[in-house]
Amino acid sequence: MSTKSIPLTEDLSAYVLAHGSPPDDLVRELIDETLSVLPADAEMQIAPEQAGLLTFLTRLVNARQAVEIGTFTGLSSLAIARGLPADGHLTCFDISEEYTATARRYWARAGVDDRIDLRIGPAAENLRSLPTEPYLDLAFIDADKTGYLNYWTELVPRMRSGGLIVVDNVLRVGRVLAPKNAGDRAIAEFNDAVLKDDRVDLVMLPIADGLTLARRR
Ligand SMILES: C[S@@+](CC[C@H](N)C(=O)[O-])C[C@H]1O[C@@H](n2cnc3c(N)ncnc32)[C@H](O)[C@@H]1O
Repeated sequence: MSTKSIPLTEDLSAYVLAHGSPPDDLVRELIDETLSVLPADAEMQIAPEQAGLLTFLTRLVNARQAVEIGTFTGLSSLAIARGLPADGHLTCFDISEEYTATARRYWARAGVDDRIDLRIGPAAENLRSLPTEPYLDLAFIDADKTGYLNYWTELVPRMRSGGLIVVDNVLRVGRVLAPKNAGDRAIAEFNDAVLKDDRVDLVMLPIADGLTLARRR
């Protein structure tokens, strides 16, 4: 099979970034603050082009009800919340009060805090408290990698037909081809398992560290 995707040099990557709708000042500030206050953890934040894509996808599926697993300082949740209508709702799951305190500040500044409900604690347990009917339009998975399959199991039955699950870090910087740690193995297993799930249509995008889009049939 031929390879149609081209490798991105730094210049080309900058060109790609410069040719999508640019991040606004608030998003830039959140990225800068995360880098300066949490330099060791800032790499956990999604890429700015992924934030743009999340807002785009949220609008594309006309999402009103969304879930995010893995909030950190709030970039992905801000992106999803901004794509929701004023009466839309996003439930966020994270284990860290410290990280998410920053997220709360930026949600308020963006004027979307009234549509976000943050639940602190292990997502696997907290997800089970969500309604069990298929009511979700969009879900984003970006927390501990060994939990992904659990999150998938809880989320798929809750997605409405046509709803979208977006999964981050599915390439593990390329290590899915030769896993080196528990997180890599968990993602390699996750990628193989969801491929066999006939409840969804799948596309894996080589954006940032790899993003899987799963549309509920
Ligand atoms: C990769 S970061 C999320 C980045 C975020 N999506 C963003 O855009 O900045 C992963 C987050 O998952 C959280 N996390 C780790 N294990 C978790 C668990 N078992 N349940 C819920 N959240 C968890 C961490 O506290 C961290 O904030």
